[in-house]
Amino acid sequence: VGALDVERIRSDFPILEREFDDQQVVYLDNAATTQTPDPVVDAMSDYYRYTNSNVHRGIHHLSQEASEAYERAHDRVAEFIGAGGREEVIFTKNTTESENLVAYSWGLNELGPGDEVVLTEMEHHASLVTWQQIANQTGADVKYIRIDEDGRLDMDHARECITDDTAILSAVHVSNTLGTVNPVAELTELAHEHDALSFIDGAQAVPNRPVDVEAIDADFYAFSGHKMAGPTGIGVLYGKQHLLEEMEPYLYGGGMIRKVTFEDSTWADLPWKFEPGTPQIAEAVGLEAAIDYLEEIGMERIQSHEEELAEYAYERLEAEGDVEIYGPEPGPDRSGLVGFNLESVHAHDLASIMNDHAVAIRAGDHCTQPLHDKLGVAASARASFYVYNTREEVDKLVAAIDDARQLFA
Ligand SMILES: Cc1ncc(COP(=O)(O)O)c(CN[C@@H]2CONC2=O)c1O
Repeated sequence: VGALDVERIRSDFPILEREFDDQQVVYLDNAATTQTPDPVVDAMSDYYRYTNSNVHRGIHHLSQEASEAYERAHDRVAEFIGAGGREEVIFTKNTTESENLVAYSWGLNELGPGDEVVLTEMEHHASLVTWQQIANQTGADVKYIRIDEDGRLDMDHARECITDDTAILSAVHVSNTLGTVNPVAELTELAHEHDALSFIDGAQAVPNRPVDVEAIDADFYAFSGHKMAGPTGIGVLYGKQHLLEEMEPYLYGGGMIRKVTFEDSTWADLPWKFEPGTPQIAEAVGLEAAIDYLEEIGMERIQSHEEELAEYAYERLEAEGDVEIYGPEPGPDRSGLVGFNLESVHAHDLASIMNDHAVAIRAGDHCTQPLHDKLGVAASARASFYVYNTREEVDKLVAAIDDARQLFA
């Protein structure tokens, strides 16, 4: 697919010119949030400058324009992920809220004693805690598909876990801690063989690779704008239309109704039924601009770039001899991040020394505490890459690690 032009891309991100103690920042914390390119910032600024108005089609030009921009952003997202149309694209605050929407709107009404919710051991808290709590509230049981020593899902165990008692499977597409790419189409097929629903958490996948929700055949698919060069405050829940039609909203108010009387109310058409109140309009404009930006680069090109950086980082860290790397070896099963620990240095201390070198990585549990318990560590360090990162930045990461080793030797 050809290499992406990193230097030209970097010129769209002035934040990457920032210096701390005369050292240019090396931003390797993209799984936490990505940076925002000028075209996205400009699109949102221009919205506020020239189009700002409330939506739901007020009877004036500005409201018409704002409404069209907000509705069009749903169409753009549908096109980007291969959804059937705007009716299958709900705007939420983030991936976490997308998980909660289905857990409250579908889970509370459909789950009961005897039903099973199947998760994986590598789930982010957005999925794990949400479904764990809904199962507790409804008397349903939770089962976890095991991971093997390489951080891949044990698919034999998946076939054991997913049975006719399974009501829903909620699985992460790409682990934000291990980098593991899960076989989500195969998992979805397993769920469907047992008449169970499949909810795929795509927060670490949509920004980094082509995603076609209809090819995966997921019933629900969630992701966040801030992890894909877009703004915070906007996420997406994709849902198959027939399911969303059947689901009752769990957040009420204006904009999501059709008719209200003192006695009762009826609901608006999809997707508006699940979007109460004044929505995040500028963020929707920003999300559309982010999709345009990423697609101009090319999702296959982005995936290749990240996998090459992850492979280079993996090899350099492995060559250090005292770095434990979590997750699969470089290849199709590993996305653009590396989670690791340095034998002699706690992850938090390591990140602090990285920071002395203006190298921004994440250290902690990455909202996957049960996974860290399974790994036998309280915390891990994580370097995660995006379209503007370079091999030279990986070299700076490794040089800073060498410095940390000296300090703690
Ligand atoms: C796989 C995965 N699922 C869900 C979420 C939750 O997304 P929101 O916070 O947008 O709801 C994240 C966020 N990644 C986190 C955010 O900070 N560090 C991380 O690794 C994630 O990586």
